[in-house]
Amino acid sequence: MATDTGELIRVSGLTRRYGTRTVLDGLDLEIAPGEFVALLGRSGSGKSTLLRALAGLDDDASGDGAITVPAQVSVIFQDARLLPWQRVLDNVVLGMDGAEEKGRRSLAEVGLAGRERAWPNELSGGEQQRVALARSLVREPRLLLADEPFGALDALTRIKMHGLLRRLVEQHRPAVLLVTHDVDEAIALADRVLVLENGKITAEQRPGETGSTAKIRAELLRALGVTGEES
Ligand SMILES: Nc1ncnc2c1ncn2[C@@H]1O[C@H](COP(=O)(O)OP(=O)(O)OP(=O)(O)O)[C@@H](O)[C@H]1O
Repeated sequence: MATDTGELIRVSGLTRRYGTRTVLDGLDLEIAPGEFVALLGRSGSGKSTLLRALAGLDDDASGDGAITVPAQVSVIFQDARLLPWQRVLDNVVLGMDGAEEKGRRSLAEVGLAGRERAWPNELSGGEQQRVALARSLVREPRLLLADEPFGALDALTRIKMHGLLRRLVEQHRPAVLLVTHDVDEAIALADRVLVLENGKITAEQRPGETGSTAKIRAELLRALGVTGEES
């Protein structure tokens, strides 16, 4: 099992604006090494903005605050974003020298041994997302940022991907920040589930530790502004 670096991920007083619209408003967040955190929030609440800030991909926003992240950060999105003119293995090890063997191992870990020389368009959506996962893991990230990574997949593939992600995270122990709309996905996967509202973290639940799943789900839905009748 990989050991973690002991590096705490820390966000303090993070503000992000698009024009005059303040999306993140003095947000504070800490993620422990190896911790799996899921982030829920209504559409437009700023989840992707926070993730992009952590990834250093937010040049289009203004603001301030301090962010401490490990050197190795990987990001996966809803779409796999593979290069269509590169074979699967080449996509996995893109920009890495002499990493073919590691790339093959990563592909085997995500269940795609034997598909190294396939082109991305020969793979299903779920398989392409597995390649994206392999491409992230081969870089041995200490923080994995995932923005709705299963949002475009059918329900069955989604469940399979949950199992795969959990297994890979247990093995490699990166810290994870998973942005999702799906309360049940968040509860199933994360050590800690956060709700983002009005630019700050407004609720926190720890599914593994206390309370029944039904109670945790109800608390999260309440924090998201979903009433009992709607849920
Ligand atoms: N590049 C941009 N320029 C201007 N406004 C933006 C930009 N990116 C995001 N926004 C605005 O910032 C707000 C937060 O967007 P963000 O994508 O972070 O929300 P989200 O919580 O991830 O939403 P969703 O769940 O719908 O994906 C939205 O109102 C959005 O319109």
